[in-house]
Amino acid sequence: ALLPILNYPDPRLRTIAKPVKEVTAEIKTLIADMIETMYDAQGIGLAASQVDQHIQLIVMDLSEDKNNPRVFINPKVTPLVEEKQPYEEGCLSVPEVYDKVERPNKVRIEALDENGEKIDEEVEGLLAVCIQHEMDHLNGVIFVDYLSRLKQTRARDKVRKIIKIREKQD
Ligand SMILES: O=C(O)C[C@@H](Cc1ccccc1)C(=O)SCC(=O)c1ccccc1
Ligand SMILES: [Zn+2]
Repeated sequence: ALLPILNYPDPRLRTIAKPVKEVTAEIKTLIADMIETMYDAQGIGLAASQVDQHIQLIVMDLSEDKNNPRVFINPKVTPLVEEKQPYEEGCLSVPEVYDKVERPNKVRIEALDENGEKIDEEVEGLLAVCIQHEMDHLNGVIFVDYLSRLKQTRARDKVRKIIKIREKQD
């Protein structure tokens, strides 16, 4: 089922996500719903925090054909390089706002997959950028937090307008 995505600056987006103790049937349903919601919103990632479920769960799919969803449960990300590189990020919770954020572009991901199997990978490029962006969501951080106050104000105003337009369309 499609889930509503919280929009910036909704305070619920600032909630710290709790670890998943057991991958229950309910969580498997949430994973399926998050993947469906991510594709519908044309995203390449989605954190559970964005659909108001405050558990440490991320889904991502960077494939062309949108047919290779990845699931990361209780993820831990460790930078593998010192230097940071800028990348033009977006966010499904801050629609139509894109801006450069500097992040290490090679990281180690340790997590569990949807079957509770261990994941331990070194990734770089967009995958590294995206997983750090999603990890931020689980810690109540949104990419606009890295931008200037002026850009944050502009982002807030722009999201407010876009939501009004979307509500008229519905
Ligand atoms: O809000 C989210 O977490 C999803 C977000 C993930 C993300 C994309 C790009 C850089 C960092 C994090 C998105 O999917 S935004 C929409 C999108 O598909 C996209 C935007 C910019 C570059 C590449 C993809
Ligand atoms: Zn985001």
